[in-house]
Amino acid sequence: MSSSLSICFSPVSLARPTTRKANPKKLPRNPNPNPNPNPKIRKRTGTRTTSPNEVLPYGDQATTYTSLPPREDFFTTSLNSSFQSSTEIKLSDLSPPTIESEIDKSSHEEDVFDEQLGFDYGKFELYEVNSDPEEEDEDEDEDGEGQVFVGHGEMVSVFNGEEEEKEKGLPAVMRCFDRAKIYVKAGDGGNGVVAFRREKYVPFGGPSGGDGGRGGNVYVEVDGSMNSLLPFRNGVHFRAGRGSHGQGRNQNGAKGEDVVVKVAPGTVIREAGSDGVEGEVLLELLHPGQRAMLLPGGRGGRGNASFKSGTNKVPKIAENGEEGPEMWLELELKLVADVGIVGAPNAGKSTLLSVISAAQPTIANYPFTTLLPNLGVVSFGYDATMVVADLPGLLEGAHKGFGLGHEFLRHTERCSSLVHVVDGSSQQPEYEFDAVRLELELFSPELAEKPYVVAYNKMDLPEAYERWPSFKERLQARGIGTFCMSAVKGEGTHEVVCAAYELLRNRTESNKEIEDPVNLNHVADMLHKQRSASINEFEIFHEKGSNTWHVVGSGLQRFVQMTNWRYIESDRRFQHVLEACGVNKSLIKLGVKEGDTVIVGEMEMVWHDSADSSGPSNVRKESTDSVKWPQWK
Ligand SMILES: Nc1nc2c(ncn2[C@@H]2O[C@H](COP(=O)(O)OP(=O)(O)OP(=O)(O)O)[C@@H](O)[C@H]2O)c(=O)[nH]1
Ligand SMILES: [Mg+2]
Repeated sequence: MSSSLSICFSPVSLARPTTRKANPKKLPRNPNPNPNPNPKIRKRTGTRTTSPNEVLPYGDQATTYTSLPPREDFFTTSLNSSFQSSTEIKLSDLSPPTIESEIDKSSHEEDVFDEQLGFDYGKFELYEVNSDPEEEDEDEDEDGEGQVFVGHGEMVSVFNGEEEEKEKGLPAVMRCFDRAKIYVKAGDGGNGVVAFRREKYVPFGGPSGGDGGRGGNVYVEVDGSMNSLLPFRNGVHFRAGRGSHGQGRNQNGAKGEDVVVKVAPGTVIREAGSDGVEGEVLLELLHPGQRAMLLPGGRGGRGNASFKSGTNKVPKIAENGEEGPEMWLELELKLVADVGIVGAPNAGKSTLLSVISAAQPTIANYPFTTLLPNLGVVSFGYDATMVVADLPGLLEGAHKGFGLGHEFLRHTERCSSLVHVVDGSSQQPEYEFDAVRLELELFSPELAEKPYVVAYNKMDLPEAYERWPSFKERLQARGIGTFCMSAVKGEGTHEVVCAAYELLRNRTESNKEIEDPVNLNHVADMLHKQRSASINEFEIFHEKGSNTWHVVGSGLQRFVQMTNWRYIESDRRFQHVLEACGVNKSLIKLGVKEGDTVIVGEMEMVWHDSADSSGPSNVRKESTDSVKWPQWK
């Protein structure tokens, strides 16, 4: 006795199958017997959290926004915390940190930290921030989940109470859009149709159903005029158009409209991770004009004209269009700077940038004047230039979220070298230097390994001048070369810049050989490859004790999705394919039993041992005696 896997349509099943969907459009990974069909946006649990005493980061869309926003704009999550903007924060007043002690510090230290920093709670009145609902960027995705962008780009689902509160309290002016999460979907292919030529004097005109059009592609393009990911605040869903359906008289459907997602230079694109795990980096787009095809549109389904053969001259079968792949992406903007200026707040970083370049960052005698990185171009001649980024000041404890600088440190990941500005007028410049170095190390050991220049600033002040010899000696003893300068007077800055340029040149020369031309379309290529997988390549998963069998293979899943069950010949073709590609044989070999559930792609079927042994061609719908037809679930 042989067996076959057979299907039939109960009246309910004439509608589009509502059975589980194995999401064949996702990037190929380990085939999962229980694929998640509709990945939902979930709260990123491992992302940055805000401690009650932490001053929230803030930002704006433009990198030139460098003054403190009005006091009313500050938002505190704690009922008893507020930010005293005029308080000077001196790292040198703190005890020198060590890496071990820093890591081992327990959470109670966070409680006293603000005291040390001079944040004075209770001086300011508390207020409720009434956020404008229109400012909240809520959007409904297909599953009805909304999303909002949060300052510094974290995205949370709107039904997450805690995160939502945080976002709502943050005025729009203080949000920085250097991260965004977007949804992209390539267009589905149009369906093919069944049609026959009917014309006077042309008897038996034959099949004339045209193919569906191909779905639109999703492209990502670098727009040189963008300097933030702010536009994604207005919309995060990008769907390419679907291909038109085929028509009679052999008319093929039109191609769907492509969609182009414009991003700023320096954008890193990741596949959105889940549960706080960062997704895999798909693309790094650095230069204006770069364009990458990310998702190819779905293939159009074939019309019945394409199924005409010698043995079947009147095919009554046509395919559905292939579904376009979809994906959630995380975008992150990293500045494309050659040199990053780092240092404690108020050290004179912006002053240095203003002296060495034409940039005009806001300079003021209080910490956190710079809220967002500023870029400046330093020119040494016709073709010798370097882009320098002045970053917000780094505080001790920045890796725990204190201050602002940490949020922006990732911008320095692309820098070839760093200029570390030390405030010479602070009481213990060496401790300040160590504290900032420690923060760099805690943020990323790779960053800490980058070559750097130490620029001891404010030499025009007597106290700085006095402390310079001992500072220099101590650092030299540790093998660190230092420069001194007065950024305000423009003295010594040229030497610092030349030293930074030298480091940059050495670095770029050593990197030259490593650089490979990048294929920007590799994601689309990978999807193409996945789609062209043969239907013979499948795996069967079966849990011991259960009566469910999962047949997983992207070729088969695609075949199921493209099968249009409204046409009578489709199920016969399906049976034939299952037989021909060896699914039936493999299931029998593995011990499938009468009544077991078999899931292929979107289809869920019941296995029935067949009394008829002569192969798929004998599977006849009308013969219910010999073949037991499965029921749709
Ligand atoms: N006397 C003296 N003052 C300086 C020098 N460089 C900077 N300053 C002053 O130090 C203060 C802070 O300068 P900024 O350039 O804003 O410092 P910053 O490091 O960018 O500070 P944040 O952006 O807050 O991190 C300003 O009042 C500057 O005028 C210097 O060489 N000598
Ligand atoms: Mg500054």
